[in-house]
Amino acid sequence: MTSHTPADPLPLTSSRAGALNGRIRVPGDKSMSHRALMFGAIAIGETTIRGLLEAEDVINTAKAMTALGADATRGPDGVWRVQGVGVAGLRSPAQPLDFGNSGTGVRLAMGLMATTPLTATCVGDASLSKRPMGRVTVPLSQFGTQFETAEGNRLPLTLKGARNPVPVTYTLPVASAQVKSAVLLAGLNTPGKTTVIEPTPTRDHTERMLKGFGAKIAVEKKADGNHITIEGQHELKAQDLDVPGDPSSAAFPMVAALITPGSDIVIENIMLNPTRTGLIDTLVEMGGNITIENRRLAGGEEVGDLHVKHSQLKGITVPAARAPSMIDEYPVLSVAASFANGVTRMEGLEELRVKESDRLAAVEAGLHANGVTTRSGHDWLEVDGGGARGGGTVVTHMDHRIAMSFLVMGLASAEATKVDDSRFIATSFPDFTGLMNGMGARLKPAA
Ligand SMILES: O=C(O)C1=C[C@@H](OP(=O)(O)O)[C@@H](O)[C@H](O)C1
Ligand SMILES: C=C(OP(=O)(O)O)C(=O)O
Repeated sequence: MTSHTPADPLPLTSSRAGALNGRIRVPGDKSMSHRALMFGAIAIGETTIRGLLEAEDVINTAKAMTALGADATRGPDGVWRVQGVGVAGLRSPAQPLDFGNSGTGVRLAMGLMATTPLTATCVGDASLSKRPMGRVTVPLSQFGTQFETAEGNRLPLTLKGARNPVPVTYTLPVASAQVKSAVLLAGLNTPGKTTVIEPTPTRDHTERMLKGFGAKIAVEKKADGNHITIEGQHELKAQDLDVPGDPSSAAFPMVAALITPGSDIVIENIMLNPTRTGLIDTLVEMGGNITIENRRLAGGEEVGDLHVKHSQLKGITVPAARAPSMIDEYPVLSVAASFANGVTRMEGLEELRVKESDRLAAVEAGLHANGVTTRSGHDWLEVDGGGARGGGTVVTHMDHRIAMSFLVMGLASAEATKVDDSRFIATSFPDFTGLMNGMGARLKPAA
């Protein structure tokens, strides 16, 4: 959290609403925003970024880039400018880098710093300090990077970048775009070729955006997955970037409109990269009335406007293969499932256990508190539909997506829902409450 964040929890309630209406825009994509700042930091020249997500996770990345010597500032025109220092130009920060609540921020920055001879300490909040960093320190150590970590490969950690890095070929043991990106970024300042083999495709913003910055990167589709190869020690060229709306943020008004009778909304300018659209596919398969209008290309990504109308959903089985393309959307899908006819089964959910909270456990507890029946295993969840009673208080565990999901539930449940703390919504979607209430929702501070 930042110095502006209130010190005490901010509970919020969400009461049954009438139809939601309006044309809205959600903030810029979080994954692209982190990357735009980081790649701008090591390019040659000034990178400009329009539509950057100005939320705590991304602001912490901007501060980290400035502390590493690449000034990242917001102009009075709302455009961010990053003065890049070159692929070998980052320097040791004077203070520990605080990544707050953000797994993407810290893991990608570790890769960015790994092959430059600097020393940096990385810290985060209580949630981030519980999350596994071994998935990144193990492959980065192969380049010659050294780490001192807290017990169990957690934060805080101190990284000593490799002076003479050696290139690495690494097969991802988990489907994680953060791990893939950390290894590729370490490859940028390493002589020779660094290859990541990705058995299951994950979001590919790093590959696309690095190509735009002029990196020597190639992706080959092979029988054992994507082979992504970076040839290191070539400079990147500063870019002018436009960040489209975040599909993971659009997920909340989208589900809100589907479950609230009479609703008819348009969410404009949403990024539709196919590695991110699993939730849209799933909701359409459940009977959701979602149409994509005005499809176009912007800044190397497909974008479009989502027209969403209230729909009676039906339960389906969501296959494990779809999980990487909707990994952050399962909490809000679980809320949609509680209003469907029949049972929704979600498989391949093991990564939910290591997000800002154990999201599988947090979702189940929130559903139970609001009268919804579920069954689960280590990596699966079944939600019984038929509508939520509401009336429960949800423990959010410092997790923005848990908070927003259960505020969406309250729009259509018989009784209001309450979340114990809404402060962490600011990590990804600062004006969530204003935007939802502007469409007709009734979110307010709990008495
Ligand atoms: O690379 C990224 O920008 C992200 C990757 C995903 O994490 P994992 O790589 O850990 O699955 C996702 O959950 C996160 O919100 C953003
Ligand atoms: C998992 C998330 O983010 P991160 O890993 O960057 O903390 C998220 O935003 O849902």
